[in-house]
Amino acid sequence: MEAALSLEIKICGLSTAETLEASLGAGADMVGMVFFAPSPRHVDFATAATLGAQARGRAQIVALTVDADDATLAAILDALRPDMFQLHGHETPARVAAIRARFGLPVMKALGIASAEDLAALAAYEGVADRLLLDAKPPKGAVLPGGNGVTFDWNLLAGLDLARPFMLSGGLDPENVASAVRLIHPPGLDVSSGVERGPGIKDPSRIEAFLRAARAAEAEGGARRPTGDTPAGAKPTPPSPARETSPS
Ligand SMILES: O=C(O)c1ccccc1NCC(=O)[C@H](O)[C@H](O)COP(=O)(O)O
Repeated sequence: MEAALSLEIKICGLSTAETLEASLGAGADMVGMVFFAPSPRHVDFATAATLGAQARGRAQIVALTVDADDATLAAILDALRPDMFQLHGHETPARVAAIRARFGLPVMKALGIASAEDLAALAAYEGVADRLLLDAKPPKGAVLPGGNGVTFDWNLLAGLDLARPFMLSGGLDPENVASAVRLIHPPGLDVSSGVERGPGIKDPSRIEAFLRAARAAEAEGGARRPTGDTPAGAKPTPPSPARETSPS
């Protein structure tokens, strides 16, 4: 019998019904909505409510926030009813734990990776976050802390052994995703600008191409099953303790 495929793929920064439908139809496991006003992908609460209703039960719904306070998180929870929060700011491990405890939702913490030293920071978050999202650091002077279409040296993750599932992120696109899957064998992938035709404008054909290329690489044996996963909608269990060239 063929092994079930398990690579989790998240399309982030969706803001229209059409591109959300393209993502769901092409088999995205997670769909992300950005709540960060300076972003071209920012969604208001009314739009979020509509998109949430469209996606519910078809993929995990992820609400991306940046150093949001509790009142903002509560308002997002009300409007979107996400399955998970993605924290993409400077949230400390204590803040991650507090959000998780207060809102009863799984939390994915995004961390920027540029050097081997950055990997040391992962340990502090492994015990408090349900998942980690390993992203490129923003370029100097960037307005956005993520969604910048830049890669980092994927080789830094060779041999990485985390207690929590992680998503590889940063500068992925339909052209380079198979190489990333073959090299890193990540449990999950996250993409935003690589499936756009312009800032904040998702392209259904690139979304489909991304999912197709990632799944094909996975089928060749390039991905591994997530560990310690939290199912969609489930109350979280306490965790144990500017596009660049593809890295070689
Ligand atoms: O996408 C945004 O606009 C954004 C704004 C503020 C914080 C994070 C943001 N995106 C983070 C993501 O989850 C992206 O998918 C991730 O950084 C990868 O982005 P990309 O390199 O564009 O694929």
